[in-house]
Amino acid sequence: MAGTRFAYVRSYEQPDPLLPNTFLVVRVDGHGFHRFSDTHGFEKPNDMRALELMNHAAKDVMEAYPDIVLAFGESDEFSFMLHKSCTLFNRRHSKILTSITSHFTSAYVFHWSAHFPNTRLEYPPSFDGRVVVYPTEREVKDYFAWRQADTHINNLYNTTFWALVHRGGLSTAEAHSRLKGTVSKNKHEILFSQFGINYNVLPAIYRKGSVLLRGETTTTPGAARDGQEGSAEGGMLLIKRVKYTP
Ligand SMILES: Nc1nc2c(ncn2[C@@H]2O[C@H](COP(=O)(O)OP(=O)(O)OP(=O)(O)O)[C@@H](O)[C@H]2O)c(=O)[nH]1
Ligand SMILES: [Mg+2]
Repeated sequence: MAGTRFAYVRSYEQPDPLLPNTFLVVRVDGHGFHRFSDTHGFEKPNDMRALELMNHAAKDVMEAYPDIVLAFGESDEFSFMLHKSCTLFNRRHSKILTSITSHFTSAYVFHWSAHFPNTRLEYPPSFDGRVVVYPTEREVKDYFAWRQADTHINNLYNTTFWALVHRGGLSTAEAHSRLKGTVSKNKHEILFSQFGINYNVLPAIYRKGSVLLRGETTTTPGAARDGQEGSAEGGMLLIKRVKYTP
């Protein structure tokens, strides 16, 4: 193409480098997963198969991109942190974002049948993605703390909501209004006094999300459910709490 009269169009492609020497966080999020989870019969409020499929896709992404040192997942989202000095694709924004989002999506589809052996994939799921650039460790730690706080808030709400519906016989509208204006303590009380559920002993993967760390010490992916440590191949760590050592 070079040298033709058409070649000038190339100059319309703009460079899009991400700021050097900053932490990069790529977050992918399932597109329309409210519908997707309904169509595919995900259990409410948490479907272990779906969470493990997300973790599996994230592990594949980490194996494909060694610059990712930490990942955190909950619900239909996963955040990947690339280290500060990463030079992947010369730090081109669109290249990094689309490659990771695309790899995650195809890995999700690729491993679908291993996690949902009896559920046909009805249509192609997709994920959106964004890159956020953080200048210091403080923002990065706060970022992951924010996502984990979100996991906790959503899970406590959803667990109480579905207990009221499934076990308390309330309609979804009634459960909504029962929970309106309640704080965390009230939800713990409803769960315990009405349904005998001690929220704090529910699987950690539901309450705190999944963490994958690149490192020597590892725990088995399933261990996040009961917080036990063990060893696994692949150099991946799944723990119940965000631990980040720069
Ligand atoms: N039943 C069930 N649903 C889940 C589970 N994990 C995620 N979901 C669904 O996925 C949704 C994720 O939230 P959002 O990302 O805000 O909703 P979304 O429909 O994907 O919308 P967009 O991300 O804006 O496209 C939840 O609201 C649930 O409906 C699960 O384990 N069980
Ligand atoms: Mg979503």
